[in-house]
Formats: sequence, structure tokens, C-alpha cells
Amino acid sequence: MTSLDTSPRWPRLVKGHGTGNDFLLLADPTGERELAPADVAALTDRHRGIGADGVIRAVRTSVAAATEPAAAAAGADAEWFMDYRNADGSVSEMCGNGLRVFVAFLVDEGLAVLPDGGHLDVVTRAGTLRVHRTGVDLTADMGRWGVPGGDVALAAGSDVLVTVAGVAGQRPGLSITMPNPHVVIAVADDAELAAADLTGAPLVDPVPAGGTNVEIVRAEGEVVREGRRYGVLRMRVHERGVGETLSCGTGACAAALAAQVWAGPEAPSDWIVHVPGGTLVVALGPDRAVSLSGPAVLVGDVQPR
Ligand SMILES: N[C@@H](CCC[C@H](N)C(=O)O)C(=O)O
Repeated sequence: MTSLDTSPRWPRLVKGHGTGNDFLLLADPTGERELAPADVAALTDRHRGIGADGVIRAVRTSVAAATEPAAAAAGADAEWFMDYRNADGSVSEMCGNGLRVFVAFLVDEGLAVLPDGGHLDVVTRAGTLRVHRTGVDLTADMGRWGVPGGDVALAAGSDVLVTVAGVAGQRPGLSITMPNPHVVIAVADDAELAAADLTGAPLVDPVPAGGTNVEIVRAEGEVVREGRRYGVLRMRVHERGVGETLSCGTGACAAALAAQVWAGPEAPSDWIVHVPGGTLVVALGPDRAVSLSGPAVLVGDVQPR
């Protein structure tokens, strides 16, 4: 974005969101638009730029293979590589909401076809992930969860202590990889959830080497829908490289897993996660498999200068 030079510097972008987690999407099939961190930060700035939680670039997997190990490993599995960047320009392994919005973008741009009942494979830094379409809903196979502290931390229910401004004391947190890093803590009620001040990053002890996303969850019991039992959570999130966002898909998956661990062996496998920007549904399957369902909305075209 320039002040005097009026020639367009950026190609057309598309603004989209998934439960309020918003992105600027860019088609770059031949990989000519490297995303410099400073450019991403300028574009996503909500006052001086267009504004978004992140930027997502669509590059042909065959082109991305030159620089991205996951794309090189994917071979001809999937045509498109999702290059996700946080608002500060940093790279993340995965973005759950971004993956659905990315698929909606590819279809809308005529770069992919996804009929109702069909699926589309996308290469991400977390490997090749499959997105299914049922009507207007998209469900992503998110790969497998992990626990950096190993299953000992999982059995103990926590491996770190977390301090959040506005929330009294230090809270035990559980570190989960999805495969991007998350730490989940629980609060007792809606008042505590609302009191959390996420204008700054929560303090995690010990400090995770590559930084982390932090989810604060409040358990709201269970519901049965169409014969299926769901645990219900309310969640807020502070995202690494962004700040507080209205939603985080990988974070919702991590929150569901932590809630399942904390609730014990009788806990449900399916979870409804209410976030400030809407509602996501998480299914925790066998062999650590996770799937995430939610909306993907394309808002409009943007032509930055
Ligand atoms: N909002 C995303 C996660 C984006 C990446 C994250 N901030 C990180 O750095 O790991 C989601 O929907 O999963």
C-alpha cells in the first residue's frame, strides 16, 4: 500500500471468514508473490491496512514443493498448497478455520470443484488434509493431535501454569499440538471467562519455545442432538502471532480434547464449541484423529493499492 504511487501493487484479494476468524486470500498458482512478513503485517493492520487475522496464499503444490517440505512430500496428491500466515507475518503449521475458507475460495475462484457430498484434498504444512462438503457445511479432517509433554502430561491433565490478566491466580494448562501449539486452561463460569483480559498474551510457565496459542474454556454440560451426545464448551482464544480472535479452529479441537481428558472416561467424543464469532463442532475419533465442522464465508473482493 503506497500513498503517492497509485499503481496497484497487490493483485485482487478476497476477504473471508470462518466464525469471525478472518483472512485475506490470494491466488498465486505459479508462486510469484512471496509474502514478506512486513507486507502481511501491513495488509492485516486493522487501522492502516485492510485488516484480517491472517493471509492465505493458494499456490500449486508442484510449485510450493521447491520450498515447502509438506508440498514436496505430497507429490501429486493434491493440487493446492495452503500458505497460511498470521497477522504479524509469522508462519503457522495449520489454521483450522482458514482451511475451510481456503476451500471455499478455491471453489469460488474456479480453481477447484467440490460437489455436494464430495471432498477436496489440500496440502498444508501439517500434511495433506481432506475437506468434505455436506450442503453448505464443510468438515475438515484435521490430522492427529499430539501432546508435547507426552502421555504423562495427558494423564496428569496439565503440564504448564498459565497466568491470564483478569483471572485470579495461576491455572494449570494442558499443552496440545494440532499440530500447531495450544495450551488450554479451564475457568469456572461465564464471569471468569468474560473477565479474562486478552489484550496481551497470557504468560505460560515454562515458556513454550516456539510460542503458543492459549484457549480459555468453560464447560457447559452436555446436549443430545439427533441421538448424538455432545459436550458443550464456551471458549475464548489468544492466538500466537495475532492476539485475541473471534475464533480458532485448531484451538477448538485442542479445547475439546482437553475438556474430554478433564471430564474422564465417560466424556463424549463430540463437542460443540461456542466461540465469540459463532459455533464449531469437533469430533474426536479413534487413533487421535480429529475433525472440525463449521462455516466458511466469502465476504468480498479487495484491491489493495
Ligand atoms: N486461527 C487458526 C490458527 C492460526 C495459527 C495460529 N495463530 C498459530 O500461530 O498457530 C485456526 O483456526 O486454527
